[in-house]
Amino acid sequence: MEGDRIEEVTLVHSPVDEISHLALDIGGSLIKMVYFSTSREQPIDKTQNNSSRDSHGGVSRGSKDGRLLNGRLYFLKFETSKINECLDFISSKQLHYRGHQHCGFPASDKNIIKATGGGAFKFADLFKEKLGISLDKVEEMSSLVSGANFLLKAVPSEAFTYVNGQRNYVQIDHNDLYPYLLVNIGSGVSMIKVDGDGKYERVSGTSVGGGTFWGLGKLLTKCKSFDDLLEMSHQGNNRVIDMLVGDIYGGMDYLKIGLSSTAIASSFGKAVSENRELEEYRPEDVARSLLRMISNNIGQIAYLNALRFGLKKIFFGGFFIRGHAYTMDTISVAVDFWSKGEAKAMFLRHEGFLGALGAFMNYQLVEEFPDSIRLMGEKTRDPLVGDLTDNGVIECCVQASN
Ligand SMILES: Nc1ncnc2c1ncn2[C@@H]1O[C@H](COP(=O)(O)OP(=O)(O)OP(=O)(O)O)[C@@H](O)[C@H]1O
Ligand SMILES: CC(C)(CO)[C@@H](O)C(=O)NCCC(=O)O
Repeated sequence: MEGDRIEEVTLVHSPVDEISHLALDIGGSLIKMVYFSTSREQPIDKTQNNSSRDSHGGVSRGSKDGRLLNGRLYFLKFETSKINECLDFISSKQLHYRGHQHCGFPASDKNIIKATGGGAFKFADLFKEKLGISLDKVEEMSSLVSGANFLLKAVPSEAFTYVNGQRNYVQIDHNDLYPYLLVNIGSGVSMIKVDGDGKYERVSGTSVGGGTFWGLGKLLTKCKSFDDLLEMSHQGNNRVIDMLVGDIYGGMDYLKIGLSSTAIASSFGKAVSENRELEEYRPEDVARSLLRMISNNIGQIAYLNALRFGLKKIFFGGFFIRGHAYTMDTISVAVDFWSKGEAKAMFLRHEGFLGALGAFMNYQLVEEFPDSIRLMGEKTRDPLVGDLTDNGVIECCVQASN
């Protein structure tokens, strides 16, 4: 577990915080958790002349559509294989009890929490037995889509391209967002054509995804954590193991079919002829080749699906990416190469939390106001550095109907 990180985040809590609306995305590798909390310690924004404290301390402002509440959205993750740590966390913070009737939200049933991902089925009995919690299941693809639509519409500077080591933030035109392809790279990969709010179709998928990178990487490099594997890949050189076009063509390009001498002709192909044992390769180089192989493959399949449906925008999410430069660069180059510059790979700052946010959005509080939660991380920090590739917390404003 990322226990130390979780403590960092939870220390931000004060004992008098009002917590409400916990949502979970229980995936094959990771459990993602999102919950909202208002804080009594929170300073009132004096510039808002119609502000007032609600009875629970969160700032609330009346509006003709409902109530605006300032607070924090907390984002945490746990390893699914250590689900007990997640259960202990919920139990120790009493996340399933606290604040359900508070914060000015419509009351939600005590001990029922929204949950998506396969684990909402697999672990339903465990949640019931250990915590007395019933999981209200939200369909996984629909959660990913509502999470992505919400982020793209409500969060400024959410999406960015990654070209030549440079992030370029994309202004989303709300009237020109659809259709797009959402590629969620979790343990496995889902590719979803999104045509509007609640309008989507899962058009493809591949089992060669984040779980493959982490699983093969663990076996081949003996590294102990995903972050170590990523760090290793950063230090490595894939040319040691990958067979390049130049290796086959005597150092020459094969421009007739658009391949430079440095293009990979065969991932891991050099390992065949060299007769070296695994131990004779640097783990860094192995990690690099592996990351390149998987990112390239996903980029290529994504492009083919975009082509299939004439989609120009491809958004990549899921915790495989982790804001990692080399991963994003490889995916971007693959999409650019195959589409001859026609399609664009874009990444999301809250990449890993689409499903959990989607499940959170499923609470009735946002039913009438689908775009009404505004994440305002920029109030407290530079939005351009405020990625959520790990646990984190962001200031936000929630509109609740009551
Ligand atoms: N700390 C971590 N521990 C394990 N995997 C991690 C970690 N950080 C990033 N990853 C990567 O993220 C992937 C899981 O991503 P994500 O949480 O989006 O999917 P998931 O919901 O678990 O999977 P699925 O949707 O297929 O059930 C892992 O397979 C791994 O590649
Ligand atoms: C099975 C899910 C949807 C579970 O999240 C995911 O792991 C996935 O999309 N896997 C790829 C399966 C396939 O389409 O081949």
